[in-house]
Amino acid sequence: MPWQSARDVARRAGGRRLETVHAEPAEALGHALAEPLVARTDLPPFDTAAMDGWAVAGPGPWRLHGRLLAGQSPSGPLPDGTATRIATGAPLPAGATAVLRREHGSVEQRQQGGDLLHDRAPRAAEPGRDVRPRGQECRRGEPLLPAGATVTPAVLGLAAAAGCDRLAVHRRPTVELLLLGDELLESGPPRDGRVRDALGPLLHPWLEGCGARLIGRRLVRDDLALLRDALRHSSADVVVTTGGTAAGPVDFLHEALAQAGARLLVDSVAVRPGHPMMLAELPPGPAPAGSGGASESRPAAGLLSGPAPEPEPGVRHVVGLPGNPLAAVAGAVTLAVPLLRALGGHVAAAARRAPTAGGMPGHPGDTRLLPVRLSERGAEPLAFDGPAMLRGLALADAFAVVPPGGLPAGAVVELLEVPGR
Ligand SMILES: Nc1nc2c(c(=O)[nH]1)N[C@H]1C(S)=C(S)[C@@H](COP(=O)(O)OP(=O)(O)OC[C@H]3O[C@@H](n4cnc5c(N)ncnc54)[C@H](O)[C@@H]3O)O[C@H]1N2
Ligand code: MOO
Repeated sequence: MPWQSARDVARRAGGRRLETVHAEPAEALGHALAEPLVARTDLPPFDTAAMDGWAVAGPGPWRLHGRLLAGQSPSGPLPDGTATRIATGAPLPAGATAVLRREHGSVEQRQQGGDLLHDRAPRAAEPGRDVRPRGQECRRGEPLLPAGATVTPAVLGLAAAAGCDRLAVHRRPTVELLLLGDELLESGPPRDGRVRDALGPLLHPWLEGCGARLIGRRLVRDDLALLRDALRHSSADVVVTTGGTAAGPVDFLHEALAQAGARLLVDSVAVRPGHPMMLAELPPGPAPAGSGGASESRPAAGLLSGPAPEPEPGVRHVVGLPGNPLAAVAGAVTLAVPLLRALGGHVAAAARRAPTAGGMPGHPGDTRLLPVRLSERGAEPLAFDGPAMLRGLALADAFAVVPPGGLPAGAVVELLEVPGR
């Protein structure tokens, strides 16, 4: 299957989107909005002093009295020809026409009639100067962000400013990570023909950063029945496996999927590295133990919002990533990331592109995913980009998507995210 088609299949496989939950803001981080974020207030909620100084009414000079701090309410209107000390963020009293900055005013102390404030600003005061008018940023009821937007720290700040205490978001897809291979070690240097598992440490935080919730991560021995049962009994929305995709004597993934009743959606992709990658649909699995049938991986009545949708059939997916580490990352960026983002309700990010700083070698028939560094000259391929290597990737800003046949210097190349960037 061509590389672009494989990505589209993965995105469409996640098209059913997971149900809506109403989450506390801190819990909503990394989820996608299930409904537009709507302002619960005008912003600013009142005419606000934008500078420290004096709120003034009408043209100066002004008779001075009182002061207003942020968080206080004005005690009454400001009569024409008067001014009051005011702090940045304080609500402007009715009748105030502008704010005069502290550094632009001078106070004349008088024996009688109270102190007098003079305007020493370089330019004449116009009404509204240094005032943030009510509703400048938004009006109450106005949509601020569309459904599908990812909840970032900036979104949490905006939601708080706009008075929202709970956010309607899609549930995060749950993921179980199965790392296949008797040769894998979890600590210490490689020894006795065995190697360290590089993919658990890489995929776990990366997939969580893509909006997934990891509910399990373990090494699985090269044993067909063990793998088949792990697939059958997983309660995750998406099982991500590594290794066992090819045709070696203990590469059991195809057979285990067949025995678990899976339907293959993608079986090998015309891309280097990573071509043995796979995507499959699994029949509904068991509800997780102790959940009484309702869990975060199945729609739970208490968590649904609005009219209850049809019960989800509980379709699960398996993403089979090749064992070679860079091939696995290429598989994840092609299949796992689009699937997880779609299931979590995130809108697809706009394509990123850059000029090529030099020629980019291609494969004669397949797309190539090359780890690149981005400089002011454009995208530059990094050394150590072999399928079993992570050294180039660790320095990379992006993957360049090099079409069959390669690209000359100065061409425009599509970029994909690499883990953590
Ligand atoms: N006869 C063929 N052999 C191979 C083909 C092919 O088309 N015909 N394709 C090659 C390509 S391309 C790749 S990629 C690999 C994919 O192999 P598997 O998905 O079956 O993976 P394994 O055989 O289990 O392992 C391959 C390699 O990766 C190492 N590995 C596995 N898991 C990890 C891990 N978690 N961390 C670090 N390294 C890992 C493993 O030790 C092997 O060295 O197949 C080629 N062969
Ligand atoms: O998927 Mo393999 O990486 O092309 O070695």
